[in-house]
Amino acid sequence: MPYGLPYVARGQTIGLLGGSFDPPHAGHVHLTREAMKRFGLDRVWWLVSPGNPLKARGPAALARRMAAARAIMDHPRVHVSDFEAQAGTRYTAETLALLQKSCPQARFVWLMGADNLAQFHRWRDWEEIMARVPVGVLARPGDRLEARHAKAAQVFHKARLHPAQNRLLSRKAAPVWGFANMPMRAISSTEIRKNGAWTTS
Ligand SMILES: Nc1ncnc2c1ncn2[C@@H]1O[C@H](COP(=O)(O)OP(=O)(O)OP(=O)(O)O)[C@@H](O)[C@H]1O
Ligand SMILES: O=C(O)c1ccc[n+]([C@@H]2O[C@H](COP(=O)([O-])O)[C@@H](O)[C@H]2O)c1
Repeated sequence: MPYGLPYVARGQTIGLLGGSFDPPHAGHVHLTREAMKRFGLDRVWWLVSPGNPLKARGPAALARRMAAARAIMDHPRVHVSDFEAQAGTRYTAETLALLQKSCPQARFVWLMGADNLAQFHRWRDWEEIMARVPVGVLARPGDRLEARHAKAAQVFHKARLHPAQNRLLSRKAAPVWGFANMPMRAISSTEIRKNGAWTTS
């Protein structure tokens, strides 16, 4: 497979969790396990970003974040990838376009925490992202209410799945999105960096 991607069987459902992972933490692991269960996914790929286009601060070196991600997310159905660095993409819309071209047999779902849904309408070509793949949003501590009022949630309110149908998300035609409330994990990379447990240099 190109870009070091793992073998993908026809029709396999793959959740994509893009992130800075600066550093990766138990919240990412929890979201990944919950997403597989709640959205009925065969696999999840972590896409460790070269750098979030909306964040001014550069993250720690990619190799270090990749190694930390692989160490914490040890699961046979999860693959940690530096696809964006290898492919030279930075914006999610272009990453998805290239992934779909590279793995036409896969059924991709974009995953994110509810905090990212609140900002989603600021992403480049965000409506194209909605048109390309189903989107699975998982509640993050403190973000449930804000997510409900997110512009993307309002614009696409008709495309939201009834929670009882969340497990079918990957089988639905985009635009479609699901929102899953999960038991909370109040942890973030920002907090870990503040505690001095991870430095970016
Ligand atoms: N505790 C958590 N619960 C649910 N989702 C989370 C949690 N932490 C991160 N996520 C989600 O994981 C994805 C990648 O997050 P990211 O790597 O930016 O971590 P972060 O902790 O949000 O970092 P930072 O604090 O630097 O913004 C995002 O979609 C984010 O919403
Ligand atoms: O494409 C965009 O415009 C865009 C803007 C902000 C964030 N993203 C993506 O969202 C994912 C989460 O980013 P982060 O930094 O919050 O972990 C990561 O894959 C980023 O590349 C994408």
